[in-house]
Amino acid sequence: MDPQFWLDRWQNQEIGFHLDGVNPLLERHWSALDAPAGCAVFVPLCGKSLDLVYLRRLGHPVVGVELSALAVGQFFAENGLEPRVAERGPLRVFEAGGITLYQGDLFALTPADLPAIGAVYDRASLIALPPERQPAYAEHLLALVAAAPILLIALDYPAGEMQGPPFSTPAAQVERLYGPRRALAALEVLDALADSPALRARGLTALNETAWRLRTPG
Ligand SMILES: C[S@@+](CC[C@H](N)C(=O)[O-])C[C@H]1O[C@@H](n2cnc3c(N)ncnc32)[C@H](O)[C@@H]1O
Repeated sequence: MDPQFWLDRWQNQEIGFHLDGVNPLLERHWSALDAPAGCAVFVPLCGKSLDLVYLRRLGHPVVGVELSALAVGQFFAENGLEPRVAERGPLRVFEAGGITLYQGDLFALTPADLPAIGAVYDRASLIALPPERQPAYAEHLLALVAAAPILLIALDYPAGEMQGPPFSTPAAQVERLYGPRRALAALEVLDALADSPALRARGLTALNETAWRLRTPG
């Protein structure tokens, strides 16, 4: 996606993807990753998700990356946090209370910017990118997080019913992207159509939301 697309979405507060609470799939399935106590958790394309706060409350230092300065500003303001701000190359870094958010492009982030990552949480991040960009995203993510397990929350819907984002990312695509490097397990598949009036209005007749565990084999 053109970065301007997302910057405009935040500017116009067209952020239907943002949840007012913690994602129930995160609450139900985080433990399936067996993330070591106190390990750093990476949250790519994090928006101003309250899931960041949930993961911090579990005792994890949390590191996110988000393109929109508005989103980052709203995250800290809405959670009553006053971040320290620093520049790091093309990225700006905000930190408060054990939550570090890089503001800028995920693809500008390097492993040297991150602590050792013990686990990853991806909700509505992979699926924010068109299928042709997803291989580069998956490759870059794996380079950033080494062997860390990933909780991936993805959507899929009948091909052609709607233009993304969100982009339909069915099991076969998750398998193509991560299968060669991770053991995949679908932990739960939800029928998400009833709870997605905006996507129904865009033409969807079916919508699944799947929580995937992606773990390094062995
Ligand atoms: C669909 S939203 C999901 C946000 C968050 N994961 C959540 O669950 O609310 C996708 C987010 O990715 C951000 N984004 C898109 N492309 C990005 C990039 N290349 N680097 C960093 N953030 C990006 C957008 O600004 C947007 O906030």
